[in-house]
Amino acid sequence: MTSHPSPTGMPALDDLLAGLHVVSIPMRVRFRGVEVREAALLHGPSGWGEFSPFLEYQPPEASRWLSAAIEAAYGAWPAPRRTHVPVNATVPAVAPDRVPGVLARFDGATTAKVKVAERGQSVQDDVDRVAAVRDALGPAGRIRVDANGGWSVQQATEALRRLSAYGLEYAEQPCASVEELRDLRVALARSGIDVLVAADESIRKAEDPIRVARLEAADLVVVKVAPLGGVHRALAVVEACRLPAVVSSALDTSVGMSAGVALAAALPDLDHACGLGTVALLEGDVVDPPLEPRGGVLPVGRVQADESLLERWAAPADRVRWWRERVSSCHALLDDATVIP
Ligand SMILES: O=C(O)CCC(=O)c1ccccc1C(=O)O
Ligand SMILES: [Mg+2]
Repeated sequence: MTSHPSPTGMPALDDLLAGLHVVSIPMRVRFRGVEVREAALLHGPSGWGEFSPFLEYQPPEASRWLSAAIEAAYGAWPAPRRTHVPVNATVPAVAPDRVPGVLARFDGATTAKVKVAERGQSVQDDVDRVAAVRDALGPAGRIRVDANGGWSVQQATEALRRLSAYGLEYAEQPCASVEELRDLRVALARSGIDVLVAADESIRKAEDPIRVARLEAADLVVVKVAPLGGVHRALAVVEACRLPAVVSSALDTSVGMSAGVALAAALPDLDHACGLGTVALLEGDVVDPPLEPRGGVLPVGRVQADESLLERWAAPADRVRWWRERVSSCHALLDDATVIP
């Protein structure tokens, strides 16, 4: 496998490509416009890693996802502090009558994250969806909403005024920019709307992921392993932010999910369910059994991709070529210093 080892530990491109499998898995429910999820799985001396940046991401951003995959396949993850990690159900921007069916896929989850501010939908659609989730979970359930930056400060204030009637744990990325998040926190406090603000895109897509904390623009941070470049780097971001953290995923297969679980397991404090249950939104997976929640939790540990499942979900030849080229352009952007502990 390591025929051309680099002196500093960065695997050679040929080695990455030799251990590469590309899969294409339909989603059960359309999510952030994605109907088929493509992923490249890497096999290295430490095990399996996942490289699955969304298709529109360009190499500078996608190369961080490659660092995370290389850490998983060639490096080591930090020591776990727990054996299981609590996860939330993730509810896409579906009609209210589909809510019970979606929630049923997340066995034992008592926290749900609900997508809101979907393009083409209204605040009333969000209210109806959140009401259906509250109905299904009962008064003890926890509900958070995720707007993916879809609201202005004023829209967020109005929407959260209405949605807060259902009891919200927090609102994830209600507005797009760090400045807006900061202004929204002030506006919510002035209006007596008691909703915490969590930053997601402002962490994972930012040049400077710590800025959100410096500007006091969020009460919590959402951290994802792949866009931050690996478990160690994500852990360092959380430490630098000094805010409560929630680990989430990116519609990964169970291989990518296991890296998120490793991060959640390594955090000094974990007071929130993590967005690591989304394998349940995929029609298939590359690990048997899949890393899906049972009793509201996931087990901590490595997973193995299954040869027959890689075969079952193998992407068509033109897509395999596209992904191999993508790995190559991203690999070219990584310097040896960026690699593995
Ligand atoms: O956090 C969760 O519950 C699941 C993951 C999730 O919502 C997500 C998945 C893919 C891309 C973006 C997001 C997001 O948090 O915005
Ligand atoms: Mg989010």
